[in-house]
Amino acid sequence: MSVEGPAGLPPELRRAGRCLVMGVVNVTPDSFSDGGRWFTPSAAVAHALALVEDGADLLDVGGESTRPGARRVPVEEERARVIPVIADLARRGLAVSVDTTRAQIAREAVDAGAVLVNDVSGGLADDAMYGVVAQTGAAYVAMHWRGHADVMDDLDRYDDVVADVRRELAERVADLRAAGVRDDQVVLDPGLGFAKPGASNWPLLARLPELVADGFPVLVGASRKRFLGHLLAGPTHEPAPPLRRDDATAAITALAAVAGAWAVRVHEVSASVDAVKVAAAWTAAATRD
Ligand SMILES: Nc1nc2ncc(COP(=O)(O)O)nc2c(=O)[nH]1
Repeated sequence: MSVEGPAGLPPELRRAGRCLVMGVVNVTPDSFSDGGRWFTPSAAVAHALALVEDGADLLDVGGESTRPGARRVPVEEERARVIPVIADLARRGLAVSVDTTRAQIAREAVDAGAVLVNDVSGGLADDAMYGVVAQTGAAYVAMHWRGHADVMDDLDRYDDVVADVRRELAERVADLRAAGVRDDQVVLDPGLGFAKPGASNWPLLARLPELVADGFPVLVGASRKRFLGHLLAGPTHEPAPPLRRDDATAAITALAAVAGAWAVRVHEVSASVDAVKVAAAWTAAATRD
């Protein structure tokens, strides 16, 4: 089952008829799994082009690590990291999103050619964000979030994590509508690993159809996250390191695609491109009379 993507995206992406693969381009020195590897604009662009070669449909360019405990990056630093990369990739005709919680950076990124604003805070970190999204008409990912990296792990209290996340995302949608953002601009994201350090992530994946049924495209970002490290821990109970989590990430891509996810956000693109193909063949066979 595939859903139409948000307005503002190129038609071939909006109506792809399959789960899209968003490649992660972290222009940061400290992201949890690939921090520092693409820290210069030229290295980040080269990495993004390699992800496109591997089949990425979208490139998500971020300049501020969101890993637990990360310190905030000044806006000038975030700007210097992401805008040159976004402008370069957009000039090449590539579909680019900006991973930021700052309205100013979102505006500048859209002006530089970004087609989607990927806001892990769902607008809670910057009151001006919804106005920028409304004015620009850009596609917008509202992710479920309860606080910045320095506090989020203490906010993992839910009665029913799926119901609670859906309710809190519905509150974001109401606020987006009140700010003049059209429903067809909006993508929702359960925010795996954000205020969900542990077992809370699995019900959100297992019950993904409930989020999909709310009627908005759903983006899933499980790639290399801590809960996968714990799942793959060895006999010493030491979590598997981030670079050992890509196979599990691809498995989640296949299951999320079958469950109706609009897109997945991953670091290792080619395995997820193959996983989406498996899911499409599987679903087609299951729905054939
Ligand atoms: N929409 C969305 N954006 C995100 N950005 C960063 C990270 C975590 O940081 P990383 O870039 O190091 O994986 N996770 C998400 C996510 O789950 N969803």
